[in-house]
Amino acid sequence: MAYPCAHLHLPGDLWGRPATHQPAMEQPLVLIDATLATRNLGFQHRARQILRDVDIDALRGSIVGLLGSNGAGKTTLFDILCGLKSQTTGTIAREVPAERVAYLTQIVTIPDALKLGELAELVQGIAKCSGSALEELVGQLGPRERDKFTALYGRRAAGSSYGEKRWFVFLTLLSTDADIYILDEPTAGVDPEYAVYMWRSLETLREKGKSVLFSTHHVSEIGDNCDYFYFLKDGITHRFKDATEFIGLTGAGSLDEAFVRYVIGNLS
Ligand SMILES: Nc1ncnc2c1ncn2[C@@H]1O[C@H](COP(=O)(O)OP(=O)(O)OP(=O)(O)O)[C@@H](O)[C@H]1O
Repeated sequence: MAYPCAHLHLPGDLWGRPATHQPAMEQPLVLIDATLATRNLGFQHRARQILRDVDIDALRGSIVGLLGSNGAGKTTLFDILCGLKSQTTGTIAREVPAERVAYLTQIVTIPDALKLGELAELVQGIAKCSGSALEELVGQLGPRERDKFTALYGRRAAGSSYGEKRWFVFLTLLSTDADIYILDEPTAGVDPEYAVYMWRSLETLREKGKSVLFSTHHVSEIGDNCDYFYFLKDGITHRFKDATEFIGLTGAGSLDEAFVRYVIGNLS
């Protein structure tokens, strides 16, 4: 079962084996203005080198995007950053303990019989936070969103759509008092209205000085919502300051086209 919150995960290999891989050698990595950073991070699964050289910095008060093809290793990277897998090489530095990292996994399964409000209370209990943070977060939403949230709170998971559950779990996770939020495709399967609500809530986190690291296949979100982003290709990350730089590098006419050109190595 996938849980909505990192605090609920047990460290280990999600592929069914105990986490036996340990970093070959820890190099000291000093954080400057960042809450989370990696250097030369690699991950090998059996004979497959999935991550080779991942260098990322999640600056305080920033929303950082991660692009990459299907199977590029984004989820693997997030699992490592949250301590669910261990890197085989390289270094991670985190300003806060793993308990201060909230992780919205790609798949969240909620038992049908559970009311969404009960799920929120469960997460708050595990994360040791009160419900007032969620009330505050919901209070910042517009009246239409607040009404939707209130209706969902009393509804069973079985009677809620995928997008409704995704948004509800997203808000619940945001209301836990974390410092770093790692979101694996938060808006996948969510309609544009709920996605707009999500981005608004993430902006409030940025204003509070939190770090947000998210992956997406909606490349427009990179241009619209993040402060800078990384592209993960062949196990290596490249940093881009914005969509304009990315499009310029590829000589593409749009972000979607830039993505394809970058993936297939067709640069101008
Ligand atoms: N249980 C598993 N056993 C073996 N290999 C796996 C397993 N899960 C993932 N992989 C492999 O690890 C690689 C990275 O997978 P990962 O899920 O991290 O990619 P991703 O970038 O998140 O992909 P997507 O965008 O499709 O979600 C893929 O090549 C995948 O085949």
